[in-house]
Formats: sequence, structure tokens, C-alpha cells
Amino acid sequence: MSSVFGKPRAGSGQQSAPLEVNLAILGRRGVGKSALTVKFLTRRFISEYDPNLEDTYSSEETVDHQLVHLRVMDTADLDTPRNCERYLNWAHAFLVVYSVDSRQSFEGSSSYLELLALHEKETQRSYPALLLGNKLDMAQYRQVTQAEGMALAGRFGCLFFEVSACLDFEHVQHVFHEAVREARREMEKNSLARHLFISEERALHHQAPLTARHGLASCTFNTLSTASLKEMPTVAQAKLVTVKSSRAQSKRKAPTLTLLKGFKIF
Ligand SMILES: Nc1nc2c(ncn2[C@@H]2O[C@H](COP(=O)(O)OP(=O)(O)OP(=O)(O)O)[C@@H](O)[C@H]2O)c(=O)[nH]1
Repeated sequence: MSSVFGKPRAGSGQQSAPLEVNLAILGRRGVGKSALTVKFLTRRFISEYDPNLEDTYSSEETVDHQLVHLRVMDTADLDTPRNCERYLNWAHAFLVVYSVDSRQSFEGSSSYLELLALHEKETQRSYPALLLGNKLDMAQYRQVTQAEGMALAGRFGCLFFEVSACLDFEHVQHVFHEAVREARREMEKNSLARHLFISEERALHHQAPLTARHGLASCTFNTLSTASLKEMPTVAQAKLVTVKSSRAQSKRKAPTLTLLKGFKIF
């Protein structure tokens, strides 16, 4: 991580405005969404938490030498996707999590991927999703094989990883950074399409007589405008919380650090 909980390192030399990426973590209850989020933000594993709260955290990251302002929404749906607009209209990319020791959670992840596919169809945009099989440290109790995870990811055209929130931080960080890369690729594609659309429109204004606008050029215009001119999602309903640094908390000299959402970190 390039920062200690939201504060960029001094002397990083990065001048340009950071890329803004919103990432939503989806999945059935208990699959480890909060554990993965907190592992990524703090390098630590959660031991206690409140499963009913939903929060959005903010972190400054450096991904491939680029400064990224990453917001992570740790969602708290009950058993199935509900009121999904709050994250569908907000996120640039999604992490869909199941637990390798729970077939039920794997089936749940499939419903989330279907929901995202439907959202893509309705909005005519692509939203990168990564499928994560969490709790790899519990592999001896596996109910879902790696091959099944890969097959599901393949069906929905997304990247697939098996991880553990209680094992190495680097692996978890790699997954979050991959999500940023996927989101960035999609943004670049959209921005290129917008560029093409503007050029196309200028060409039409300057060169084409009115009657010609009903020909091939207007077809291109329609296709590109649907794909690229929809506004980027705004940070609307999400509650934005920045995780506080342990240094800020250390003044209290408490033996444990209590984070937002009731996380207790030892
Ligand atoms: N062994 C193991 N336990 C994990 C892992 N990740 C999470 N857990 C445990 O699984 C339980 C659920 O973890 P959470 O992170 O709260 O799961 P969640 O998906 O956020 O659950 P909700 O908040 O109910 O939606 C907790 O007891 C965690 O300690 C993991 O990688 N390995």
C-alpha cells in the first residue's frame, strides 16, 4: 500500500490527480467480505465484527506507479442480493466472494454474477468482476473445487482467485489491485469511445450535409453514444468512512484497536 490508511507517503513525487475507483465487495453472509476488506486496509485479520453494518472505506493506493483513490464498499446483503442499486450504480468494479468450504455460498456467488450480467445488459456497459474463493486456509473442508470456481468465472468472463483473509497480505492486496487494473481498463475503453464519439460528431457537423446523417455515420453515432455517454456512477448513497490510522488511535494507549463497523483488531 502506498499509504497509511488514506495518507499518501511524503515525497512520492506523484503530481497528477489520482484515479478514482469504487469497488464493491459482494457475497453471501459469512464468506469473509469484511475480513478481506480489513486485511487489505490494515494487513490484519479480523476477530470480531458486526455483520449487519455496511460501510465504505477509502484508501490511497499506488497501482502500477499510478496514484489511485480507492473506495471499498463492504456490502451487507442478507441472504440474497437486495436493494442492489446502491452498489450497482456506484461501483466501477466488483469482487464477488464465496467461501471454499461452503457450497451454499458458491451458489450465492453465482446469483451475484447473474445480477451483474443483467446490469451490464440493461446499462449496455461492462463492469469488471473478479470471483474470489475465500478461506483457502480451510481447504481441508473444501466443498467447492478450484476447477468449479474457474468454470464459474469462465462462464461470466471474469478473473478468478482463491485467497485467504487470514494468510498472506500480499495475495489479498494483489487481488484488490487487479480489480483496480480491470476498472482502469474499462474506464480507458469508455474514454476512448467518448473520444471517438466526439470526433465523429465534429466530423458530422463539419462535413456531412443534414441528409447524410441518416446513413452509416448516424449508426456509428448511436452505437457509441449508448456505450459511452452514460454518466459515470456517483458516490451517492454510500456512506464514506476513512479508516483511521493506528497512530491516531495510539494516543489512547488501548491494548486493542477498535475500528469502524465494530472490528476489533489485535
Ligand atoms: N478461516 C478463515 N476464516 C475467515 C476468513 N475470512 C473470514 N473468516 C471468518 O469468517 C467469519 C465471517 O467473516 P466476515 O468477514 O465477517 O464475513 P462477511 O462476508 O463480511 O459476513 P457478513 O458481514 O455477515 O456479510 C468470521 O468469523 C471470520 O473470522 C478466512 O480467510 N479464513
